[in-house]
This record gives sequence, structure tokens and C-alpha cells, in this order.
Amino acid sequence: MNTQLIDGKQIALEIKDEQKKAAEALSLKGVQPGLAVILVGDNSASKVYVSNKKKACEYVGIKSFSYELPTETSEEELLELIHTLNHDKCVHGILVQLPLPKHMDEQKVIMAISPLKDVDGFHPYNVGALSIGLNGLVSCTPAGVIELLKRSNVTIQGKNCVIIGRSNIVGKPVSLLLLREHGTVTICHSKTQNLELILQQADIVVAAVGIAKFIKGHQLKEGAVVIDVGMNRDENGKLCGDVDFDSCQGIASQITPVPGGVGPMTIAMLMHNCIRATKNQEGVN
Ligand SMILES: NC(=O)C1=CN([C@@H]2O[C@H](COP(=O)(O)OP(=O)(O)OC[C@H]3O[C@@H](n4cnc5c(N)ncnc54)[C@H](OP(=O)(O)O)[C@@H]3O)[C@@H](O)[C@H]2O)C=CC1
Ligand SMILES: Nc1nc(=O)c2c([nH]1)NC[C@@H]1CN(c3ccc(C(=O)N[C@@H](CCC(=O)O)C(=O)O)cc3)C=[N+]21
Repeated sequence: MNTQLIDGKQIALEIKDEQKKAAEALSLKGVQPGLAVILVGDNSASKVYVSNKKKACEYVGIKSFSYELPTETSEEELLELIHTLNHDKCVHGILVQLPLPKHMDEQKVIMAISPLKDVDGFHPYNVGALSIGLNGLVSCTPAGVIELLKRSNVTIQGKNCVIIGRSNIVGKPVSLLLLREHGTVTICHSKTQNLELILQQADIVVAAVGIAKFIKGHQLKEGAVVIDVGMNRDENGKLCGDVDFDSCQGIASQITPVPGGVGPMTIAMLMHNCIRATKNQEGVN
């Protein structure tokens, strides 16, 4: 079997180009999309993501408003800032980079964001909308996984989809989206028994475990499509996924690399969500 690479960087670029066109069309109507990104504390990984998001905004034509707050910021101050941004007409999207410092209640902070501006799709309103099939804002990484599959001509309907991981930000929403696309969905987690047996049945595998090279090629069914959400460091400090990429060669039919797979799609879908949120709030198409 000849294993094909799913080029997330390239597909993300296509999506950013589509959003750039949409932003130009909005500009002709006198509308400039705006995204506020809030970073609390100085997590170095978070800083990289935040700077990637700013670059993407510049490329697409979204005005970005950046707030870098010290670790000691109180929860009340952060809630106050979110409140102000909720009412700011120039801001159509609000993203609070996670994780937050330990003294803050993440759920409380997320719930303070207006669901209309919740471009991360983390607010319970948007999570609920997804679970009952309403058209809310969908979380960026899960939405990116679906776009990768669709744009690589992978059929989801009727296929056995195995998701490894059940977190609120990846595993669970990916499962709901695959179900919405008529996949037959199995969600695995740390208490799952016989993971190997389940994996052998999978036509589509989505790995969101957070363990470097957790899944090996010999565990897959011949021809499986593999989407690797993981972002880990290997023993040499090199960025790697949850899937042992090399051992999947010749077994998987298609696979995403890390880096260059799901990561760039997360940013592209954030741009997509910002444009959508802007259109909704401005009442334009
Ligand atoms: N590319 C991107 O844009 C993004 C990448 N990521 C990356 O994706 C990965 C997952 O992230 P996230 O969902 O936040 O991680 P979490 O740590 O929140 O969740 C990990 C999930 O994996 C499950 N798990 C852990 N060990 C095993 C095991 N031995 N067998 C089966 N399941 C197991 C856990 O099960 P249980 O629930 O039982 O504990 C849990 O549901 C990370 O590497 C993260 O860095 C995350 C977000 C965005
Ligand atoms: N509120 C919030 N929303 C998020 O969407 C969010 C978050 N918090 N906290 C952290 C995670 C992680 N995340 C990534 C974004 C881009 C890449 C990305 O661009 N990755 C590149 C490589 C980047 C590098 O070289 O380090 C790639 O995979 O090719 C990865 C991971 C968004 N997250």
C-alpha cells in the first residue's frame, strides 16, 4: 500500500485564502473583522501559538487585538476585560488562550465570553449546539480534523471512526462531528479495554492522547486513514504526534504529519470562525 501524506499546511493555506477573499468582500461593505486574543502568564508554547494566530490574522485581513496579562492577574480583572470586549463593536471574536494560571476557574472564564464571539467554540452554548445539531461555532481543532478528511476525499459516512481521547477540547467534539457526518463512532480513553481490538476495526483513526508515538503502524487495519492531533516532544525534544508516523508507512492509506498536519488547520479554522462570527454579528453574508 502506498501511503499518502495529508498536507495540513497546504490545506490550511487554501482555507486562509478563502477567508482572505471573504474578508475582502466584507471590507467592501465597510466591515473589518476583529479578533481579540488574551494570553495570561508566560507559557512559552502558548506564546508561539499566539504569534502564529496574529500572523494568520494579518494574512487574512482580520484586525487582531492582543492582550498579554501577567500571571498574577486576578480572575475578576480577566472577567472585566472579557466583559468590555463582549460590548466592543470592533471585536467579533474573543479567544482566551488555555491553559490559564491555576488560580483561575477556566469554565467560569469561558462562560463569560459571549457565545456569538466564542471563536474557540468552547462556550457551553456552542458545545450544546454541536451536540443537538444546531449551527453554532465549532471548536477549531475538531473542525480542522473534519476539513482535512473532506478535502482529502475521505468518505466518513458509514465508516468505523475510532477516536482515542475524550477531552472537551478535542476528543469529544471530534466524535460529535464525525457522528454528524454519519460515521460509526467509537470513543476510547485511558480506561478502554482491548484498544488494540477496536483499532483493528477502524477505517478512520483520530489520535488525541497526548502521548508521543502512542499508536504504531502494526496496530492499524490495512488502508486506515490516520489523523494525528498530538503535539508532543520526543526523546530528542523534537515535535512529534501521538502516532509513530514511520511505522504507519505502507499500512495507512493516508496520514497527517506532525508538524504540518492538524496544527496549521487549527489556526485556519480560527480564521474561518472569525469571519463567520463577523458576518453573524454584522448581519451580512
Ligand atoms: N494540533 C492542535 O491544534 C492541538 C493539539 N493538541 C494536542 O492533542 C493531544 C491531546 O490533547 P487534549 O485532548 O487536550 O489532551 P488531554 O490530556 O485533555 O486528553 C487526553 C485523552 O487521552 C486519553 N488517554 C490518555 N492515556 C491513554 C491511554 N493509555 N489509552 C487511551 N487513551 C488515553 C485520556 O483519557 P481519560 O479521559 O480517561 O483521562 C484523555 O481522554 C495533546 O498532544 C495536545 O498537545 C491539543 C489541542 C490542539
Ligand atoms: N483557547 C485556546 N484555543 C486553542 O486553539 C488552543 C489553546 N487555547 N491552547 C493550546 C492549544 C494548542 N493549539 C495549537 C495551535 C497551533 C498549532 C500549530 O500551528 N502547530 C504547528 C507547529 C508549531 C510549532 O512549531 O511549535 C504544526 O503542527 O505544524 C499547534 C497547536 C491551539 N490551542
